[in-house]
Amino acid sequence: MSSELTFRGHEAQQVNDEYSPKPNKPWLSAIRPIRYMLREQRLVFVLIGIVIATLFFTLAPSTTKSSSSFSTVHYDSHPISYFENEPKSTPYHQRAAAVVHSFGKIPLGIKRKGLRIVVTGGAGFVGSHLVDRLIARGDSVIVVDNFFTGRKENVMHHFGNPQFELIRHDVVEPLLLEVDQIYHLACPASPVHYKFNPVKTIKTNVVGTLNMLGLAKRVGARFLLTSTSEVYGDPLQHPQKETYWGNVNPIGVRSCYDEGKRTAETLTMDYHRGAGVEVRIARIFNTYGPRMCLDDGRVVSNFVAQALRKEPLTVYGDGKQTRSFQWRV
Ligand SMILES: O=c1ccn([C@@H]2O[C@H](COP(=O)(O)OP(=O)(O)O[C@H]3OC[C@@H](O)[C@H](O)[C@H]3O)[C@@H](O)[C@H]2O)c(=O)[nH]1
Repeated sequence: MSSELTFRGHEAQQVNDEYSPKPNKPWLSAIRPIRYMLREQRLVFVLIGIVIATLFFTLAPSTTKSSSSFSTVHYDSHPISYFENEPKSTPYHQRAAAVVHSFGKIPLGIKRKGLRIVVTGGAGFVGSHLVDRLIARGDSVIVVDNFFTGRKENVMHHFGNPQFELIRHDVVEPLLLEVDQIYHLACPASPVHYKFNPVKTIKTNVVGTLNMLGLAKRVGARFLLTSTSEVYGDPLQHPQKETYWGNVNPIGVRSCYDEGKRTAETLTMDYHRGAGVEVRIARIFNTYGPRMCLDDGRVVSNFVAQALRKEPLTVYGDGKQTRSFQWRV
């Protein structure tokens, strides 16, 4: 038996290494995730997840709303109550942010829009009580005072409140502020004080009122002048009606105040008639109450101070004078 080596190299070998890609099926890649979703009710779970997330994001903010320390319902009556449940150390800008945050949640129409108000003489006895009321009802107040008879202590409890600003300024000098309303109270009211520098008193009433009326006209603000029962002078009618024009001595020791306030009233009405400024005039009678200076010089504080010191009460003249008194808080 012979063995035979046979060369088979020349034989064509069956070569099968040619690349043959699978036929392209684009619809298959699109259908694959759908088939995946449909398998084992995955789609149902996805839908349930979407519903739960939607419910959470819809309801979660309103839950936070009612559980926060937010007492915006007190906004009109007591804005400070926003911060009642907050630690006292919370910086004001953070508390202010809380207020802004809270405001966004009040349905439109419920909240009263706060006004920007300037109160001249706002650090005084009457002015500071007015400032308290305005801030309590939600307005932003700028107090302008030269501290001749006003005192910082009367408004110190508002320091740090973003609704409150204090400017040391004499209304005899012009001032430009963007405000909605002007309450013009700046002027010493006690006879002792306004007689101290009569020229300054009449200047305050005339030039000061002119400046504030000019401001009211310029910015379109409503203007209130606090006038006085003294515009009736030594009245011949009792009690005095608003229609009564008074009986005023133009050259007496009280004239700086009486005539000053009468001129202030005249200017107020002329700005109203001539420039269309919306105005109010309040003729305030003899006031007394908390924050009145002990050395105010008016009859009530004099009598109280004398009684406390167990001194005799000083009655000027024949003691037959009559006055209308107003308790101011
Ligand atoms: O110690 C006193 C102080 C005052 N009086 C008398 O009490 C009366 C009231 O005097 P006041 O000093 O309290 O002040 P008046 O009432 O004259 O004016 C005051 O009240 C009205 C406001 O409009 C004025 O702004 C304010 O000056 C006066 O007749 C005065 O002579 C006293 O008898 N004793």
